[in-house]
This record gives sequence, structure tokens and C-alpha cells, in this order.
Amino acid sequence: MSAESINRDQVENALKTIADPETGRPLSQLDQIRDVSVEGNDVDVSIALTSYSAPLWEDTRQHVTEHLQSSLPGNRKVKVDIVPLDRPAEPIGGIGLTAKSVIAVGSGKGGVGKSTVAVSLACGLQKAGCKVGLLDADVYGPSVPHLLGVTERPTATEKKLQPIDVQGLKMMSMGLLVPPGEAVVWRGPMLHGAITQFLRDTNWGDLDYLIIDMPPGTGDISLTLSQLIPLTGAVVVCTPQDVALLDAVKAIAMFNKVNIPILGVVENMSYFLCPDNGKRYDIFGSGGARRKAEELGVPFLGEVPIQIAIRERGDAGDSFGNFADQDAAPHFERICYSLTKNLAMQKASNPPLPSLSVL
Ligand SMILES: Nc1ncnc2c1ncn2[C@@H]1O[C@H](COP(=O)(O)OP(=O)(O)OP(=O)(O)O)[C@@H](O)[C@H]1O
Repeated sequence: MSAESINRDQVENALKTIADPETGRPLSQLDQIRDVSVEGNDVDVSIALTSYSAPLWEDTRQHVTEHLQSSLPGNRKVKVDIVPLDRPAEPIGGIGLTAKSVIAVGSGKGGVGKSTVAVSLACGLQKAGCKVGLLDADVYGPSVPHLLGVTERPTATEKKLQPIDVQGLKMMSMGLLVPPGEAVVWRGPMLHGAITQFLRDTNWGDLDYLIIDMPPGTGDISLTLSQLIPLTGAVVVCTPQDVALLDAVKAIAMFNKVNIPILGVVENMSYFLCPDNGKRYDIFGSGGARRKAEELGVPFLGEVPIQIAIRERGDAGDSFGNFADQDAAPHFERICYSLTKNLAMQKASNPPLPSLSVL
């Protein structure tokens, strides 16, 4: 029996409720529905999406496919293609920085894996197809160059520092300007000046995300940052034991104090799967950060187990390698995905937009 015939208008109508994951606005309003064709039972659609939402492209493709299948009459064969759309970032904060989202990664105390998570977020978003910068603002212990295996000093051109390119990721760190092993004593105004310079005088180019690895605990840099640029928000990294969670709560309170929204909590060193017998050991307890996040009403972005290979790759400067390892990659990918998905949902639910069916 032949299916009831439909036309392009019906397909375009059905697409009106679909939001762009970057802006939260209807794809149809932003001219992001590129091709719609109906031939017999086949419905082919192509949608243009920006690199900002690259981790969500597959999600969007699936969502649009299912949405069309359920809202069009008959049992249609729907094919959705995603094509890239270039929409450059706008300058923010009056300091010449062009980035769509600026995300601080902080922790209540040192040694919980904050830099590992910040670097992994940057690498993961970069690998997914986003344009990413990574600023190591942990001036007391800049470990980002070590985690990315960078030793060269940045060059300067036209009064701008050229960030180091690591597989397309743009990185800048105080650790690149100070000889290794040399201690830097920072006073408040110097710190303020250094961060301002790193943001303003680095040739970041057009970024989807600038990830900032914050120093642990202190409020100084958060305050400086919140005064300089509108931060999208902060990710707080912690380990599962009670005493570490107390520090995480303090970090959340500190970000709240300077009006930086909390985008989520990441639990690092969640458990250890013994490679010899496959047994799981909850070395620092289990699930504490997830429970704390729920209690505080902030999103939980994911957990990362203790893996010897994660430490080894960190020491070898091969943080990108975690994404080629089937044991490590899913954890870091999940965190990148949750973060971008939460950002997309926030955008879509923000008034004055009509509520749309996102993802
Ligand atoms: N999930 C993990 N499994 C194994 N090792 C890890 C894990 N997360 C972090 N590490 C290791 O722990 C050490 C500390 O990590 P990292 O430098 O990221 O912590 P941090 O919180 O940024 O510390 P600091 O604030 O002192 O810079 C590093 O050697 C890192 O490779």
C-alpha cells in the first residue's frame, strides 16, 4: 500500500521546533535547514551546525531523524545529514578575546586531578571538532605544558604571544615563560596583570571554547576573571572522600560568590579496576561527588577512575592519547558530552525563547 504523500512544507513545519544546540534558537530562524527533499517515501534533510556544538552533532542527527519519523504521517525513511556552518565568535569583555564560551576548571585543593580534567576537556572538545584554547592560569603550579608534552617557549608577533599549537589545540601557560624549576612569587596585582595579559595579549584567534585551568582553592584569580570577561561558568573537580568534598563545596561557594555559575562537578579517582583480577576497589569511597552535586542542585558531569595509564600518559605529555584508549576515552568523552549538552539545554530553555524540542 502506498504511503500518504507529503510535501516539503510539512517537513519544514515539523523542523520548526528543533533548536540549534549552540544558540538555543530555532534552526529554521537561523537559516540552518539547508536542504529538504521528499521523494516518495524518502525524506532527506540537511542541517548546518557550528563547530561549537560538534560533540552534539550525532545526537542532533538522531533526534531530528526520530522527530521526523514520529511527526510525519506514514512510515517514512528519513535521512538527516549534518553539514558544517561557520559562525565566528563575537569579541567579549572588551579585551580582544573572541570566544563563545569561557569555562574555568577549579578545585577546592591541589592534587585531585584538576589539570588532568582541564586538559582532557580541552583535548576532548578539540578532538570532537570544536575550536579550543587552553589557558593554564594555575600560576603556582602550571602543569598543563607537562601534561601536553610542550617545552618550547611561545613566540611573539605584532605584540601578541603566539599560543602553542598541540594537535590544533591552542595552549598558553606561565610554565612556558618561567625556566623549569624556578619559583614565582605572586602578589595579587601581579597575578591580576599576568592573567589579563594572557587573555588579552595571546593570539587566541576565533574560539568556540576557552578552557581555563585555575589555581586550586584561591579566589583571587576567579575574581580577576569575573571582572575581565563574562565567564560561561566553572567546572569543579574533586575526589570522592568526605574531606575532599568539603573542599569542593568551598570551591563552589567561592565561584558563587563572584557570580560564576557552576556548570558541573567531575569526580576524579572514583575507583580502581585492578588489571590483575578485574576487581573494583573504591579507594576513596564511592559516588560521593554525585551525591553532593545532587544535594547542591548542580549537574554531575561524570567520573574518571584511577588508571595507571592516565598517570603515565600525563607524565609522557600524551594527554591526547587518553582518547585513543578504550578504557580511558569513554570517561573523558562523557564529561565533554555532558558539559556541551547541559550548555545546549540551558540555551534552549532560556527566555525569551519559546520552549523547543532540543536533542
Ligand atoms: N584518574 C587518574 N588516574 C591516574 N592518575 C591520575 C588521574 N587523575 C590525575 N592523575 C595524576 O595525578 C597527578 C595530579 O594530577 P593533576 O596535576 O591533574 O592534579 P591537580 O589537581 O591539577 O594538581 P595541582 O593543583 O597540584 O596542579 C598527576 O600525576 C596525574 O597524572
